[in-house]
Amino acid sequence: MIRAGIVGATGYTGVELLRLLLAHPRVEPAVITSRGNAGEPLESLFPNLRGQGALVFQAPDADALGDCDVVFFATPHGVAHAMAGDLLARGTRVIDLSADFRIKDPHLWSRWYGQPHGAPELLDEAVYGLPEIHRARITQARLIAVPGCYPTAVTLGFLPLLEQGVVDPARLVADAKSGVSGAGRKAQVGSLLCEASENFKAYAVPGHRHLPEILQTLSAVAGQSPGLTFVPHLVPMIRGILASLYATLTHADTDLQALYEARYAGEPFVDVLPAGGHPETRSVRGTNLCRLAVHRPGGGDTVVVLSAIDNLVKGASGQAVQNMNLMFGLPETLGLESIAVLP
Ligand SMILES: NC(=O)C1=CN([C@@H]2O[C@H](COP(=O)(O)OP(=O)(O)OC[C@H]3O[C@@H](n4cnc5c(N)ncnc54)[C@H](OP(=O)(O)O)[C@@H]3O)[C@@H](O)[C@H]2O)C=CC1
Ligand SMILES: CC(=O)N[C@@H](CCC(=O)OP(=O)(O)O)C(=O)O
Repeated sequence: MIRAGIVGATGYTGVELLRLLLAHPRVEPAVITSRGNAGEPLESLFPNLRGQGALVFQAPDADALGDCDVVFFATPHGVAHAMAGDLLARGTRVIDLSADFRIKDPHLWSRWYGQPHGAPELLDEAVYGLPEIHRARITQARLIAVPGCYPTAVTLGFLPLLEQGVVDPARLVADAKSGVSGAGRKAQVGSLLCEASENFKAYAVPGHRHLPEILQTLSAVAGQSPGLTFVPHLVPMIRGILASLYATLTHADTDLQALYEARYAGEPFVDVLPAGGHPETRSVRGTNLCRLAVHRPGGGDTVVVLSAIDNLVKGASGQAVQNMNLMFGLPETLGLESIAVLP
């Protein structure tokens, strides 16, 4: 069994990860951390997980975590910077759900995250954990940077168009909507019921920290720096992201449906809907799937791609487990076979 530790197991991505790992046939969740709830049994915070073993939250401790085969960080930015190096030196693999190792340029990271980069020496070996692009490297990695939730939805949506060079990379638009769990479980006014329900708003239009992350990946795919307008929105639901993506077709004879079906034919967690489809957030809720549909309204030169994920699963914890499976030589889908929850 793989002994796993989760730093930040009281947060939304942390407890979702724990839920997945408890059901995983090859993993034993061994250490779950909380600073404020150390000593509390798991079920006292999460009664849905009652009966799943005798786990007790403990303070993040390098010795206990260093006994694990793999440690996941489901923590705010900066925590993995401080602890990952020590764990790697002890032979523990690290899968970071935060943004600490996603951006390869430490100066760029500092500008967007407002703090110095705490572990630039680890950036070279960190692998961006999007299996649909980096599967071979993930299998060899010791340190994974799990992509952000918006970047997962947006990148998988644009990928086939940019790989094949059939759209103008200078004119991409991503109009993305997220549920409130994307902001995490920590107390903040914007996540209160009276603020977030019965409301729909855009935010961070001048610049969101996911923009440089998306551009880093799309630049490598397109072979040039794309022009992307990224507008995130908060919608009054708990889970899910729907990204509506727009691009201008430069190769009018492209069979877009065939392009998407061929690109994702072997991908267990990307589901291209039949022509004319409209993916919904509820059709991926609780699953590790990204569901895509590609349209060309009126047969014109605008391509519309719709991309739906569960931000807590394919956007974070499920993708982390997918990476772990690859790193440990397990079937990529192990423990991730769940079917969407309705409603
Ligand atoms: N929510 C989402 O949809 C997504 C989130 N992410 C990223 O994943 C990470 C976790 O997000 P999320 O679960 O939403 O966040 P939450 O706010 O829900 O949880 C954060 C967790 O981190 C712990 N924590 C906070 N500070 C520290 C610290 N200094 N040292 C150790 N543990 C700490 C908290 O536990 P305690 O206070 O009990 O110690 C808590 O369990 C973030 O980096 C986020 O950006 C990525 C993709 C999607
Ligand atoms: C709805 C909401 O607030 N979403 C968050 C993004 C999710 C997240 O946690 O960001 P990382 O993927 O970088 O870790 C935000 O816009 O800041």
